[in-house]
Amino acid sequence: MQHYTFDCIYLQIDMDTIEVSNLNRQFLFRQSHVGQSKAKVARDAVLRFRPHISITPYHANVKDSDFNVNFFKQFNVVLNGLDNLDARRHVNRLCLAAEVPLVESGTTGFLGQVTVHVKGKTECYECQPKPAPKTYPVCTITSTPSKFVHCIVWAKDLLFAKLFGDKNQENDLNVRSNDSCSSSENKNNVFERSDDEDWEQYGRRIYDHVFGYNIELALSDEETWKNRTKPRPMYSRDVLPDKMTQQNGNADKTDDLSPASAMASLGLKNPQDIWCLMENTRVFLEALKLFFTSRKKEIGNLSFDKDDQLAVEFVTAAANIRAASFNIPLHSLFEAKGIAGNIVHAVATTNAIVAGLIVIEAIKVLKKDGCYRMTYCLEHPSKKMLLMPVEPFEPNKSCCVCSQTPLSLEINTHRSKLRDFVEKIVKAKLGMNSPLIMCGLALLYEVGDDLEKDMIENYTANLEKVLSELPSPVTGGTMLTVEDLQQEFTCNIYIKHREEFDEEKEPDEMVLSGWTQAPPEKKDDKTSIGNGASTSKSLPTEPMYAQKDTEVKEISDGTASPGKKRKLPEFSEGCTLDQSNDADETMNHKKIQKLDDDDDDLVMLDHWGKDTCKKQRSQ
Ligand SMILES: Nc1ncnc2c1ncn2[C@@H]1O[C@H](COP(=O)(O)OP(=O)(O)OP(=O)(O)O)[C@@H](O)[C@H]1O
Ligand SMILES: [Zn+2]
Repeated sequence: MQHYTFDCIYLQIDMDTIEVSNLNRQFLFRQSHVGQSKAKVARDAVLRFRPHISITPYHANVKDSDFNVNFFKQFNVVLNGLDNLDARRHVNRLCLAAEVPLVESGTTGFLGQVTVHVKGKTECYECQPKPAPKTYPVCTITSTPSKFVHCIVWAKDLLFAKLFGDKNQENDLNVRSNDSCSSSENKNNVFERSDDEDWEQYGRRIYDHVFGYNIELALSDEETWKNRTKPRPMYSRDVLPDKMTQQNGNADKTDDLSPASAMASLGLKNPQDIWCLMENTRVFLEALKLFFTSRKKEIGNLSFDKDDQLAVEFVTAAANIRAASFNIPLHSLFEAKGIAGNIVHAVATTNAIVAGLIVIEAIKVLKKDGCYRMTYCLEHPSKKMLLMPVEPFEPNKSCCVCSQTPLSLEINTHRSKLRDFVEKIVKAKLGMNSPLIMCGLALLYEVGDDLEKDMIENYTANLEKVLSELPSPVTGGTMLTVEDLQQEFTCNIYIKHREEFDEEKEPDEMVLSGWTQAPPEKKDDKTSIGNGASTSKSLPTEPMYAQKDTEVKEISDGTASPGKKRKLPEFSEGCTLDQSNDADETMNHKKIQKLDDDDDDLVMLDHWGKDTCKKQRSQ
């Protein structure tokens, strides 16, 4: 985040240090900077070509309480280059409270966007509810996978979690782990290793249980397979008859100095190779053994991490064995890692384009130009354009952040605890960090450093109570007030009691509503842009250049999580930058010139220049 004024004082906040993987696109950093603070190195690099400006770097989390509304009030504009929704929402709220314009940005691979948010004039960053990360129905993951991603989700969220994560966490693999109707499954818990088993025997038993016995059990439900290809049960003795140690002399050696890797101990080198079923089986058994021998201390606390090589090896192998069983094509470790970690490889060009667009919008804010554009980088040209400027939307009147519209929450007030409400609604959905919850005048919950001991005990006890049994009972018809003092954000939530929820569609047993898409609005004769995230909304006017159904993915967390799709109604009109501040805005609107249709290269619009429009070619 940076601050820019014409007398050139910048502040930048970043909590990260420089990694090797940043160097391909974060041009201010060099190999020698790896490990150092991004904010500090960026400051030094900029000072080398602008020695007379003042820059204050903060190597800190932007959510720290020091960065409060008063801190934000110093600035003329805030530029966001964050990679997660949480921090973005936080900055949005502080900018609204401090009434400072926000230039927000994001990239994912070839996609990118820059949007401008000015309180009262344009929508805020949260006017459009952000999409939840893609989830899959439990039964698809546990019983009827049809894509490789289903096998990956099974391998990392169920099997990996079951073997190496918190044993007390509910896990759908529990369902069948206690079953004792198979000859090999007459123990209480098949996931427990018995004293007389070596690691390979244990690994093979897990293998046979999850890839063999569980599949046979699933096959017995004939109804499921009427219109589906039946999976094939897999047993390790059929795939790998010999003991690993006989085939692979060094399988028992673990080198404590180098991080454990099943690929390394099995001599598998290329992560882009697709392993055969036997190789996957060997990696599965070896990775399992390595976790229990060289990573013993972490067992019970592990969750899948894309940067943990052994975890990626285990998940790749397990997903591939399951894929083979369900007739789904196998994938390389490189591909599996990308899917499991939601990785979209960063493209330097996209980042550079987006950085340039951020500066252009920031200059407009500083000049009080008023002619802001949200610009989207498209993956495929639409009418030969890869950059699509759109006039900003008006604030969404039902946005609970900038319009403070009350929300309503359907919840079972006899079953859900205050803790569920705090975690799943207040923190996860509303993005509050330090919430305070009130029911009328009664304070039910509060977070803060200066709380008395008895208050903390009180609130902790409240967290474990169901809503209807709180000191001030929360039932159908109650209006709760939720507030975050740091963000200066208050939200009223109307409670509706509901008995039953759909397990698949509403697993949280809570439905928050009221924060809806704004209907399409017509803004004079100017570009009229529907605010709907729905891809099915019809558009009010014919596009000049963009196709009606052009879909734009808005990147909300800088990862590959699916972005919101919006239809672009049409190109917005261009405008000049060098207009006087108070000139009639509409006078300065110029139509973007039609671009040369014969030109197939990357086309960039310079729609602020006097020449109305230029185009540039990519190399
Ligand atoms: N709460 C926060 N406070 C301060 N900086 C943050 C916060 N959240 C994210 N950031 C910063 O946002 C930046 C996002 O940039 P980007 O995604 O390009 O870099 P990266 O995370 O280093 O890259 P990669 O995703 O490849 O590891 C990071 O430098 C990160 O430190
Ligand atoms: Zn809003």
